[in-house]
Amino acid sequence: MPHIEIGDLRLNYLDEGRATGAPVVFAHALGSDLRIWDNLIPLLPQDLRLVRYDLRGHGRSTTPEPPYAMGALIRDAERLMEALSIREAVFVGCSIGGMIAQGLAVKRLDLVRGLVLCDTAAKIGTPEIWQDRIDQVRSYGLESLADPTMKRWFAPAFRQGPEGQLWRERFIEGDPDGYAGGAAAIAGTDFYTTTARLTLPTLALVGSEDGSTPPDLVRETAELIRGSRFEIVRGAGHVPSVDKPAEVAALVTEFLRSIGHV
Ligand SMILES: O=C(O)CC1=CCC(=O)O1
Repeated sequence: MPHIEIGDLRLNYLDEGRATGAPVVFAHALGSDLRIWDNLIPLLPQDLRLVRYDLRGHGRSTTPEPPYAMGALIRDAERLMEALSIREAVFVGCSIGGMIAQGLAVKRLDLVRGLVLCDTAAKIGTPEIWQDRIDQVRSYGLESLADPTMKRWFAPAFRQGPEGQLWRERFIEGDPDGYAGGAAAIAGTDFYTTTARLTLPTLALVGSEDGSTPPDLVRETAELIRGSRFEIVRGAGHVPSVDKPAEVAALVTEFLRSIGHV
């Protein structure tokens, strides 16, 4: 797998579609990896350049010692895009990936010309909730978080089916330090003030069954960004690119067309 190196950190990525196409960069949710985009990528226009990566502590990227700061995760995205000569991308982020998207757009508008914010918010949960999860993963491992997490991620029918079960296994196979590090980054993030300054083209979408960042929370963040569009994906949970990829592909493609990115 291709990767870039930032000091001791190795970030794994995939660079697909047309190399000269307009770039779209994808950042995944906590406790997952770049495979959350597997179902979606083939349904998007293939004349785009489609770049996805594993966050630090996730997938095949390496795991620095936790905790992580949101600023470090944003810097990772910057370094990846610079290394791959990507500018003026549409940045698609799910959950913590959507927080990275918001922070990157505030910091580096030269890198980002549009946002797709999936199941994310300017602030997710409370520091206490995240500290409880960090304590739990440290004491009992990721398996102890798997069932409640899958309930937040997927509606019952999908969760009990083969793909839901596969994502439960993948979650457990993740790196507990990476999870704890990412959880600490979310705990320390409140982007209400900075996200409210954004004016770039933005599509915010959320699964109707999302148990982590429910529709009202995502709508509230969308309303901070002047001119943004908000959509609910019926039947989807916290990771709609996994359980409702066709619906997400249609929304994202229409958004990309509306801003002349494709
Ligand atoms: O609640 C969860 O486990 C899901 C989640 C919250 C932030 C994120 O990236 O994933």
